[in-house]
Amino acid sequence: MNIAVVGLSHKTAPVEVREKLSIPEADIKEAIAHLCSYPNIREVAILSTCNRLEIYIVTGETDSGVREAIQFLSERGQLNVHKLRQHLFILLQEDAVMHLMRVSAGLDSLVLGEGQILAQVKNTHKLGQQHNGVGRILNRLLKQAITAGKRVRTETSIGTGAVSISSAAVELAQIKVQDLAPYRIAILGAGKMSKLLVQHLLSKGARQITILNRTLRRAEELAKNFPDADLKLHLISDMMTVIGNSDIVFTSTSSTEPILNRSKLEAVLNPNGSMMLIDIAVPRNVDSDVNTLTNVHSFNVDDLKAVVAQNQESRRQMAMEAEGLLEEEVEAFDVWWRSLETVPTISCLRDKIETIREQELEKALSRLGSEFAEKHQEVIEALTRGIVNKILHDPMVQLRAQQDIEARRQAMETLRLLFNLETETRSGEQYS
Ligand SMILES: NC(=O)c1ccc[n+]([C@@H]2O[C@H](COP(=O)([O-])OP(=O)(O)OC[C@H]3O[C@@H](n4cnc5c(N)ncnc54)[C@H](OP(=O)(O)O)[C@@H]3O)[C@@H](O)[C@H]2O)c1
Repeated sequence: MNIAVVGLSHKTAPVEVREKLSIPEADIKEAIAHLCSYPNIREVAILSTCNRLEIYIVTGETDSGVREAIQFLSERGQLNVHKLRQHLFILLQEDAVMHLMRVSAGLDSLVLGEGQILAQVKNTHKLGQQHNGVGRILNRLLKQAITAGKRVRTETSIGTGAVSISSAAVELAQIKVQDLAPYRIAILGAGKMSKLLVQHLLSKGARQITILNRTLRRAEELAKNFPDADLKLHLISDMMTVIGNSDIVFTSTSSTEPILNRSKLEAVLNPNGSMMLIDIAVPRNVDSDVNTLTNVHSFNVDDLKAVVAQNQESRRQMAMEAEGLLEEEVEAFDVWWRSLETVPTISCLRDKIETIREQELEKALSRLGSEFAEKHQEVIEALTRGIVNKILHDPMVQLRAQQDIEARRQAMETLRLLFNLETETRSGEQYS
């Protein structure tokens, strides 16, 4: 079995491409089922965030498995394979393992060290299990990556400063206007990112904030986190009235279609005024046709790269600390992975010894007579099992713990020879 990841991220694809391929949570079940229906894909986990779509697979035939994952992406994004390939990265085995560890730790994020990605990796694990995409290997890999993400955040200072896409978006607004206090600010959406937007806006001095959401309840819940702030709450149906009276608009809903476009804005914009739009959603909430409006300054997640580049330098040192720690987690996964090779030999040896035990027990019991057998069968059975388990214990532990590949293979070969075992050793069989 082999691990591979096929994906695209803010490093390889612009938001226009990422949004075509993003998979909302409601579609994950179907996507996993589709990927699992390909002949060479045994396990699947899908990580879909605003900055990346990554498909982790376990496959017996790497080339074919990867080709199948690309075909899936091409069909889903309605992009031809040639066009898609220029935005894709493909990583195999140790590189795929290390990549997931880095992603989980926030080292591959647009905002280095941001915390949201760890929750997203946990969600990938949960959904992968729930929809039967994640099997033994990806289960272990995702757990190890989550451990790595947690360790990096608790054992290094990378997560300090509460960085996120939202904080970068607020920073961008502040760079443009300096003092946020006099500006009327609207936020579309009341989810996790909107909450962070409010938090950072308030900490940067914003005073006039309106939140618009499909459901008022969620907006009220968000507002409860900021009891001292005078937040205005509206239903999204009031959107155009509120936006017409706003100077800065942040959009961060999970809508899969644009919510704002040129014609809607034209209807409410003051011809003598100007507006700043910062869209942190993927798929984007703001149609690109707003770029043709001269009095609207529109930004999307990719425009945040310039802002975060300034922060990046100071975080790079912390990221280096984290890399060492990730090496340990990759090594831990690798030890487990290599131990899988021993599984067929161990189970074959166990089966053989168990057959011998049962046969010899039966013979002994029949010689002892039915009266004795009925009375003492349990004790004799436990005795034989105990002897077998004790004898097998040390060789099994030693075999699994053997780190040197050649030494381990030699030990397995010796076991197979001495016990006359018939096992398959091809990599494709190693985790049955
Ligand atoms: N989470 C992250 O780390 C992260 C980072 C960067 C960017 N983003 C992007 O930011 C956006 C929001 O993410 P989130 O994590 O804050 O999501 P979330 O916590 O799930 O909240 C989703 C928000 O979107 C609203 N919404 C969903 N579908 C909608 C529709 N069709 N029309 C209008 N509103 C709709 C929801 O309204 P209700 O309350 O009425 O359901 C809710 O306010 C997404 O595009 C995401 O890709 C997320």
